Amino acid sequence: MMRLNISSTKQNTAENFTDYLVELIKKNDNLHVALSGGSTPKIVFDELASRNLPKSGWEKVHFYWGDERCVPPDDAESNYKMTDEHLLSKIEIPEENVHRIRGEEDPKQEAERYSRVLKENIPEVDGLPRFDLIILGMGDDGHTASIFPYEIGLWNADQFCEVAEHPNSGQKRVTITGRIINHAANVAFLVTGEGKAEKVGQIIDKTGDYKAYPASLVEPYKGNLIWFLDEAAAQNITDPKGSQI
Ligand SMILES: O=C(O)[C@H](O)[C@@H](O)[C@H](O)[C@H](O)COP(=O)(O)O
Repeated sequence: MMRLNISSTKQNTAENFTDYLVELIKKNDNLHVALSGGSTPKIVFDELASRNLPKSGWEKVHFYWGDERCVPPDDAESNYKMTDEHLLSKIEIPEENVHRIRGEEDPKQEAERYSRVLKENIPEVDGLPRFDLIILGMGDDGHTASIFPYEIGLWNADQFCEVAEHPNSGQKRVTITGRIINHAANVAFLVTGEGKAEKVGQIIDKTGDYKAYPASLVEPYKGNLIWFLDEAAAQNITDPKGSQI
C-alpha cells in the first residue's frame, strides 16, 4: 500500500514524519528502524529530539543505518556523525541499541559484518530480517540509500548489504539492498525541495525514465510505503490525491 503525505514546507514535513514515528514507537514494544543519511534527516532528527521522549520509549528502539559512507565516525561525511549531532547525543537511547555501520573498516568486510548484524538482531519474517521501519531519502538522480542509477543492479544483490561507489566522488559506501528494503513492514521516503520534483513526479506517476531510478524500485511486498513530501518536491505529481492507493 502506498500513500502520500504532502506538507506545505520542509519543517511541516519533518513534523508530520516525527508524529508518525513517535506513534510507531508508542504502539510497539520493540522497533527496529533504519535511518537515512544526507541532509534532509537533520531537520527531522532535530524535531524528533525536541519531542523529549522518555528513556522508557527509547529503550524500545533499535537504530540502524540504510547506508553509510566509508569514512571514520568523526568524519564530516559520516551519516553516523550527523545522526549523533542531531539526535543520538540528545536522547536517552541505550548504546547497545545503536547499530552503527563501521565506515572506518574494510568496505567488503563491513558489508558482510553488517549483513550478519541485521540477521542477528532483527526478527525474521519469511526467513528474512524485517525492519519495522526503513527511512529513505532520494537523491536528485533518483538514487536511494547508496544504490545509484549506474549501479542499479546492486538492488537485486543476494547479500543484505553491499559495497557501492558514489558516481562522482568515487567514495565507497555500505548500503542495504532491495531484498531488505522491500521486506520492511513500513518504508518512509523523506523527500523535500524543488530539485527532487522531476524524479518524484516520474516515479509516482510511473512516467519518463522512472524505471532507471533505484528509488522507483521501493515497493514493499507486504508493507506500507509512505512518501513524506513538501509541496516543492510534490509539485509534478499529476494527481496527488489519486496516488493515495
Ligand atoms: O548517505 C546518503 O547520502 C543518503 O542515505 C542518501 O541516500 C540520501 O538520502 C540522498 O542522497 C538524499 O540526500 P538529501 O536528503 O541530502 O537530499
